[in-house]
Amino acid sequence: MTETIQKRINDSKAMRWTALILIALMMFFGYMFVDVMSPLQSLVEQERGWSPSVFGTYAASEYLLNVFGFLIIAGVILDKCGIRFTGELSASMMFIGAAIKFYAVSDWFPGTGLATWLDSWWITMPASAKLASFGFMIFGCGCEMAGTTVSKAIAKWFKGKEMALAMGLEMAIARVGVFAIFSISPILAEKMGSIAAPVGFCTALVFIGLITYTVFTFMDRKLDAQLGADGSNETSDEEFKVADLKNILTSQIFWVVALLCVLYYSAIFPFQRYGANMLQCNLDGISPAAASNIFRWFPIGAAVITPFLGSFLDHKGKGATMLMWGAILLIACHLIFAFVLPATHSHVIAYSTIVLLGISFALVPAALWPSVPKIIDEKVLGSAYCLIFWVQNIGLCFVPMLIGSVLASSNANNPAVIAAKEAGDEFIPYNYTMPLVIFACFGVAALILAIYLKAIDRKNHFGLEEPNIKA
Ligand SMILES: C[C@H](N)C(=O)N[C@@H](CCCCN)C(=O)O
Repeated sequence: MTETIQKRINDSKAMRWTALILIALMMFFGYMFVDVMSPLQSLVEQERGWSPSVFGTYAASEYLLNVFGFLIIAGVILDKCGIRFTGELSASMMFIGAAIKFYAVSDWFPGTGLATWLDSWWITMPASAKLASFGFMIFGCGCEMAGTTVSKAIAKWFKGKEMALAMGLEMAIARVGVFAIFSISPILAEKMGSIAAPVGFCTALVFIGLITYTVFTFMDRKLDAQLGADGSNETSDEEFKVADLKNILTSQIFWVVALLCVLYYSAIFPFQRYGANMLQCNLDGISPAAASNIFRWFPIGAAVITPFLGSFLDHKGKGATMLMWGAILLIACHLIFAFVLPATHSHVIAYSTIVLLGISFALVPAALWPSVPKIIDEKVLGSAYCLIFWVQNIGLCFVPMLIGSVLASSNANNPAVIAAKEAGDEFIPYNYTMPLVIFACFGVAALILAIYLKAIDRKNHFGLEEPNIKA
């Protein structure tokens, strides 16, 4: 008797890579929206009166609801309702949040009753900033929930296949989005004569992301029909129970990964905010544009390398070792920025350290996210990703504030800073040594956790050093 083996939709290379492109587009547009206002800080100050501290409050609002528990609920929704519902919900929240923020910075908002009321309390925060922060908070919930949904979707579609390459490509595409918006946003704002133009443009793109994810859900429905699942919990036969969260939270390896994640990313994303200014301060006050030109090689370098490292992980493994090397490079780079760059003012050292940091930013994400399905039961994978994001978001919300205050206090008696402020100079030559040493310390703690992770993997055989594709 001949046995016919039923081919599934994700067994077709073309179909699973099409699925990846559709979900990655949602994240590409999402990451563009996250940073659409980042290069417009001074313009927003001129047009809407947002001071640097108002801008800081607005930036932190992205993570606020997530930190106060939304991501925990998101994990339960993801594991209970599945990737289709949760993806659609997150994409819709991203769009609604984006639309609110667009309205807040548009010319239609000032003079309305809502604007008058919002201006009547907490007067240091303009009405436009309050409403934009509210929108960004809703967007941030959607975007982080989408990030975890996408990881779970890739784990489902690429299980036993090129999973790490797919996750690497998804992150690479998202990083290209950041690079693209840093270039496009100032041009759009200048050509259209308003900050609302790039925000409106990205809001439209976020809507397109909702459409591309909707197309993916039809493909995923087909995969579920082939898997014989009912569509509510697509990847597991067993029903998810909220009590399962206890198993994650009491798992030692979960905490090692979550802490490694928060420590590593706290030395990356908050550094990204200050990186260009740090280069300016250490390279004899080069222009902000010249500093950005050097700094943009960081995300773009990571974007180029991440898929290759993902492919390496699929075929050769060595995930825990990659995490260790990523942390070592991170420490080395922050120490070079802290001590070597101020002493040499060398552009060559600046460029090569940025490239090295880009390699680190490829090594860790490429190894970290595909390792989670190896250590966590599939039926609680969504919750595990969300809980890791939750711990990470706490760091991303508070570390920028810590760095900002350390930068201010460590420069309080800096004569060059005092003189520049007294002269009313636009450029303040801060000394970044202390913040950079703090970033390096995060790297040291991440390295210790990576070494420990490798040791417990060797003892308990989680397979972190194993390839995803078995020959
Ligand atoms: C900021 C966000 N929580 C995050 O950690 N992003 C990661 C990618 C996570 C996996 C996405 N499917 C990043 O490296 O950008």
